[in-house]
Amino acid sequence: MKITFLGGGNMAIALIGGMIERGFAAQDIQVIELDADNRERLHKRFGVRTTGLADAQALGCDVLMLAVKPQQMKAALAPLAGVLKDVLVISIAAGLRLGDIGRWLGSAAAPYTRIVRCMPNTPALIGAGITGLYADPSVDAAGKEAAGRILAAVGSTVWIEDEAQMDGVTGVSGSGPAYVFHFIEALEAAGRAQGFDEATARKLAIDTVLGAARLAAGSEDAPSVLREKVTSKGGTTAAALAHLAQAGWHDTLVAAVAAAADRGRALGDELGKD
Ligand SMILES: NC(=O)C1=CN([C@@H]2O[C@H](COP(=O)(O)OP(=O)(O)OC[C@H]3O[C@@H](n4cnc5c(N)ncnc54)[C@H](O)[C@@H]3O)[C@@H](O)[C@H]2O)C=CC1
Ligand SMILES: O=C(O)[C@@H]1CCC=N1
Repeated sequence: MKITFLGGGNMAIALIGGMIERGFAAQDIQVIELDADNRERLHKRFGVRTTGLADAQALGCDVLMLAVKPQQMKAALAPLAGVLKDVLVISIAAGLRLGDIGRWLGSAAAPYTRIVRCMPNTPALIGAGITGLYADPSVDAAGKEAAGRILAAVGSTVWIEDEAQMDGVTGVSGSGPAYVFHFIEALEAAGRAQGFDEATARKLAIDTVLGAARLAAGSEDAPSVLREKVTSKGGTTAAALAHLAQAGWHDTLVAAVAAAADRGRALGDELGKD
């Protein structure tokens, strides 16, 4: 399976790194990337072919991964309008809807439809991503299987039945690593405030998140039950959790995810107007 990335930034690096780590051959991967420094970095790091132009070799692929920013997509697809035939297109762009991408790749009268919209996240780089996928109803079983196989190489996958819910996936897991890193930053700062040096505070914070996530992933208990098992009556955890509850921490996170999902919808509305 020959795969070409359109856009070779942060997320393309995470996906390509994870794919190569899991046995995809570098010679089957190409990247169309405008920035010459990025091209050189990608070639040096992964040994993949890079090009500044969507040339015939790059477009002679089985799968085209759209990995430019949502705001860059329409311009990036303009040279491809009417060019693709049987290529499976996979978009990772937040917010952008299949109908709009299809129109840009084809025309309003005859939109391109062999498209899967997905939302991965950056832990893909170490094979620990989670990706939500939604396929245009016209994509056949082989196309869905190919998209699922690519994203499964970099972590777990979940198929979504309703395209509108892709913005929810973006809010929870696409942007999610940033919330977790922010949590780690705060826990590290808390450790520093308790007098630990930076390295010790960081290790205490990261290993706590890692251990708790692994425990939650492997346990039959719900996270709430695991939380209760840490929380002794009248003990230290109860004191901390009472503080978090008073600060509205749980509701703040729920509202933050809703803000991310809303932003995804707004991007789709704004950019899909053209
Ligand atoms: N960063 C993340 O955690 C995630 C990002 N996404 C989505 O992935 C997409 C890419 O995001 P990032 O990698 O973070 O952005 P980025 O800005 O790091 O990468 C985009 C790359 O596309 C290149 N580019 C722009 N226009 C181009 C064109 N016409 N032809 C070829 N290359 C072009 C840029 O030079 C840049 O290297 C976005 O649509 C975003 O919504 C999805 C899931 C997670
Ligand atoms: O911040 C963003 O818009 C992208 C989509 C999900 C993660 N990063």
